[in-house]
Amino acid sequence: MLKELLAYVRPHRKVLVLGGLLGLVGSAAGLAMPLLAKFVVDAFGQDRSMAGPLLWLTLVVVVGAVVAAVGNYLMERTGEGIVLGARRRLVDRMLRLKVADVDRLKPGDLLSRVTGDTTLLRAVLTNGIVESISATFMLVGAIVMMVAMDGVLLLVTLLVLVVIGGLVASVMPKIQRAQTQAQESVGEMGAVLDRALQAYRTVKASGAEEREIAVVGEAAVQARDRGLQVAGWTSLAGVATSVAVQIAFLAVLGVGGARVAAGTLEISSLIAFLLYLFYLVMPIGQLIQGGVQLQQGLAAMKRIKEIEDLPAEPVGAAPAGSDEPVGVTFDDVVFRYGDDRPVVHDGVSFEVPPGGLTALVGPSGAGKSTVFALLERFYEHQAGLITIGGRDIRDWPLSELRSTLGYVEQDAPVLAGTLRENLLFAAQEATEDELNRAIARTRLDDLVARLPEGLDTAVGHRGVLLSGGERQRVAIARALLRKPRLLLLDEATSQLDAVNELRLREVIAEVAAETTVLVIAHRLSTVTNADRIVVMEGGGVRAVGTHAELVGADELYRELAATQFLVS
Ligand SMILES: Nc1ncnc2c1ncn2[C@@H]1O[C@H](COP(=O)(O)OP(=O)(O)OP(=O)(O)O)[C@@H](O)[C@H]1O
Repeated sequence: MLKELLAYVRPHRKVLVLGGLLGLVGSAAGLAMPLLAKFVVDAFGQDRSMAGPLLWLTLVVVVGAVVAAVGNYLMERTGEGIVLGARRRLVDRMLRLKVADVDRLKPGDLLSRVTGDTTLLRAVLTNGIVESISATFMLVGAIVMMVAMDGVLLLVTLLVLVVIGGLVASVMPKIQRAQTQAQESVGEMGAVLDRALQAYRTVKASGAEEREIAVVGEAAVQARDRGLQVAGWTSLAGVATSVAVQIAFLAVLGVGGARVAAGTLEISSLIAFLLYLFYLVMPIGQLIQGGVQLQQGLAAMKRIKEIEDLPAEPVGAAPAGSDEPVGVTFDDVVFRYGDDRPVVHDGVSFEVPPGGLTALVGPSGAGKSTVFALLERFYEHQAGLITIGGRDIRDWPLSELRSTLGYVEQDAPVLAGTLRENLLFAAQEATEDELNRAIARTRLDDLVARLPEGLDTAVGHRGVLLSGGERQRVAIARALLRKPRLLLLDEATSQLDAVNELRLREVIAEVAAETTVLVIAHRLSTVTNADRIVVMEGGGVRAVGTHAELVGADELYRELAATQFLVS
């Protein structure tokens, strides 16, 4: 862990050393000031001109201040640089994670790792390190001076120091544990807040504001309590140190006094020794502070590493291949979402030839959306064979596989930004011509004409300024601009009005004339138009055929058609 922590500092070590040195020069200038002030006073007393000493004093003050300021700036700059590096690395990994891993994690907690935990690295890696090093120097320096003065007294002092060291060392793991928990609590608070904000309308409509406020408040209280634990242990370490120094003082006074009385020690040495003893207090305090900061840094590091150690997917721009439609086969596919989860696909087999419209239907929970998740390789199937274009999907390079597919989720997310950004999201290099064609095909031209700034109108957070039907068509246009060889369309279950439904049907039929379209259908209009329908139930495929065939041959389909498709 410590090594990982230092890895963040390595790129900045030169600036950090320079900043530390400048800080030392600043302090030295500060130390020189009393001496120069003495010269000024001397000059005053001896009736000499004060101009020279005053000039020197001014110069030292100004230079000292400037040097200290530059040193401080460099240190802060390094801190920002370290935080930037940590954030970049973490965000980079976060966006390359597997869908399966992200599904397990809480978005609010992930957010707090990028914003909060990276900030904590800053203190430990800049001030923490520099101050600990200078404190160590001071400590060693003082001890060396004490050795020179009296070995016996030093022995007494060291004995007490070892006791403090042991005490503080035993408290540090407790501080670290409490600190880790405190940071986890902050993450948990982010997660519950995120939950409330994501479902804001539902929270309002359910009159659940106060309950959610209480839940987030409780998480905040827990973060406070754990922060208090850290504060408690830290204070204990501080008190132990100061008591120990007092005891050392008394011990040295006792032993030293006896030795002075016996004539084996000069009284002036005893006084100097006692002064040095107090000189130890500051660096010890700084070291303890550095230790606490180190625990914070380690706890933050742990939370950052938890994400960075998750496997990343090889992502990136895929080569533009052919745009011929591809077929799909599922051959005895077995899949479950996790070892402790029920089997979702228990030997699913079906075949979709290239081109045309294929509808997946079946009761809720039959595993239809899961078919798409497997095709996109968001999850890996455990057994059986899935091919796209006759090639095992495990043999496709991931980015190439995904660039072959167009994917429209059920909730058809529209991202914050302009309409144009949303349309070009999956195909940055699409031309203006292609963009206009996609808009026309998805019947979005009316919308564009109506919007105050046309394509450059912002659509609001999660596209809230668009209607459900518009959002869906924006998502389809976005997928089409990718020129998919296979379009996966998870039809929204929300009701569309007659006009929107007609438009959607036309769009799907047009697209199916050019490419393979696999649609999870919730509407009769979609199924009756389909070239083939795959009926899924209870982890398998029950029947395949056209609407007319299935109505005659399959009982479940007849039932579904009679109820589900006609009513939704
Ligand atoms: N990410 C996931 N992690 C764990 N289980 C999941 C996940 N997604 C779906 N499931 C489970 O897998 C089963 C099949 O879900 P799937 O979404 O494929 O069904 P569906 O046929 O598309 O249903 P619907 O028509 O209601 O959307 C369900 O029991 C669901 O609880």
